[in-house]
Amino acid sequence: MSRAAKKSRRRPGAKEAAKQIRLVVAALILRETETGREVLVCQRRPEQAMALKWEFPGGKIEAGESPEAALRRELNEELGIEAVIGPRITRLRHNYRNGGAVDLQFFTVHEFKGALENRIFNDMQWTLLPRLPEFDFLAADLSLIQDLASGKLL
Ligand SMILES: Nc1nc2c([nH]c(=O)n2[C@@H]2O[C@H](COP(=O)(O)OP(=O)(O)OP(=O)(O)O)[C@@H](O)[C@H]2O)c(=O)[nH]1
Repeated sequence: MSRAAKKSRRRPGAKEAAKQIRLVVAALILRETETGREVLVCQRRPEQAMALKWEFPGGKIEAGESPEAALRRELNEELGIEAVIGPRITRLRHNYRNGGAVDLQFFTVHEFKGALENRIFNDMQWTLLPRLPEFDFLAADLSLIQDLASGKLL
């Protein structure tokens, strides 16, 4: 076998694997209050990559899962709720500086069963949409944060 053929049959190494796109789903869990509409934001733990950054709850889609099923599973694992997944409001791609890429789909959640419980985050807070830019969000989320804060989405 030629060297080129051997190379093309090689299994992906760590470098290639790191460049694979991670398919991720996340939730905008919303509630109406007297002062306006609020969304739930969550902070990553100090020992995680991108430590202490804020994000929306969610995670990676597993093989064979629909985005909605993945999000229901993640919200159950992370927050202990049974969520009703609403419409998808946006999808975006981001290339992180370390070479990793994410494909993010965001869904709204207006209804869930069970009491919200912080099972994995450093912190979790409800915030009014215009105050979202006060949180130090993951880079991939920044355009969405601007759109939500300015009332362009939702
Ligand atoms: N849940 C969530 N993940 C996000 C958001 N924005 C964003 O870039 N991500 C990225 O999407 C991936 C979600 O993966 P995950 O929740 O299953 O696992 P993780 O944070 O431990 O990351 P890792 O397993 O890739 O190291 C992470 O790499 C995270 O940085 C967001 O708003 N919510």
